[in-house]
Amino acid sequence: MGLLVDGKWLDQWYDTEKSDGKFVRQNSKFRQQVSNEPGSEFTPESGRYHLYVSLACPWAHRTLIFRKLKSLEEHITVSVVSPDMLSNGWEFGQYQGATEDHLFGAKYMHEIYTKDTPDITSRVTVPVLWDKKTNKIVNNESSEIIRILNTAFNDLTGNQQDFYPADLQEAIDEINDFVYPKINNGVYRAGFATSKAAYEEAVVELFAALDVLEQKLATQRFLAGNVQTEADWRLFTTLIRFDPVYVGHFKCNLKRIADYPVLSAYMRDLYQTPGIAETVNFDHIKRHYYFSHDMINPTQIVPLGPIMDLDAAHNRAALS
Ligand SMILES: N[C@@H](CCC(=O)N[C@@H](CS)C(=O)NCC(=O)O)C(=O)O
Repeated sequence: MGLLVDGKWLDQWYDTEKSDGKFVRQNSKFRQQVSNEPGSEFTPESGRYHLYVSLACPWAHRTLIFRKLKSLEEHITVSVVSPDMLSNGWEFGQYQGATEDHLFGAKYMHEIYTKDTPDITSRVTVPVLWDKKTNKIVNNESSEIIRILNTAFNDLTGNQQDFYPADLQEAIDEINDFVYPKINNGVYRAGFATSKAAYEEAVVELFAALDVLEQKLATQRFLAGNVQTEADWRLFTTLIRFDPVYVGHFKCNLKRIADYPVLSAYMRDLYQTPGIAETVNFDHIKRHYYFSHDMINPTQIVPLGPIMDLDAAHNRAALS
């Protein structure tokens, strides 16, 4: 684990000393759009863009889900890093389910960042949306990449399904503003905390937020009402990792998702959406966290469980 400083890789863990033991996530650097607007550098074209992802990472997982839901598989290619993120950061390799770097044969993900900017100072995160035409990173912020995938390529694919429809945008933004800090990033705030106070604050907020959603989803099928939106998929990638990883590894253990009947069924409903199960790789998910964060789990032993039946009936169709 480390970062690039002036284009050189430095192996160092997050600095929580300056923030009373709190994990503070840094903002993503590349924030450009793909669009047909006049003057746009990045226009929607089949085969032009490439996604760099980890199957373990909840943020990257969002982009794989949108690639699937928006029929983009034949238009946007993908390279998958190994789940082991050690002293060289993300790397390509032999691990089952990972791939080589299909574009350059790079060994490490940090080489992709320095290809864009040789003297870059940045964390090296996934996902990355790469432009093969200009050899530039378009965007490395998952919440923006999924919006790009949601609309930019509609004319190419004919898939008009809208996960951020105009009439629900305000509601979706409000849900995201609740779910991101308390749940998506909340599990990391708990797991990467290096003080008891920072850990406890994050865990209490996390479970209070899950309790709120358990109530809300008892009477409606999805977060913004009766249609699936991006808010559901942003929550899903955290929920699906919760019992296998966050309960144990990140000490988010007041309850499991399995102890929330509504959230469990909601998670299965999303999981059973056509195409989604194949984007979920529990081997990469468990291996990444338990093996890579050796300051949290020095033995690097990956637990065997939990046993989950994600194909069980969700009985939520009647809510819509
Ligand atoms: N805000 C970014 C966060 C991406 C992110 O933090 N990804 C993690 C993997 S789960 C990563 O690559 N971490 C490496 C690091 O922080 O050095 C997004 O949503 O795309």
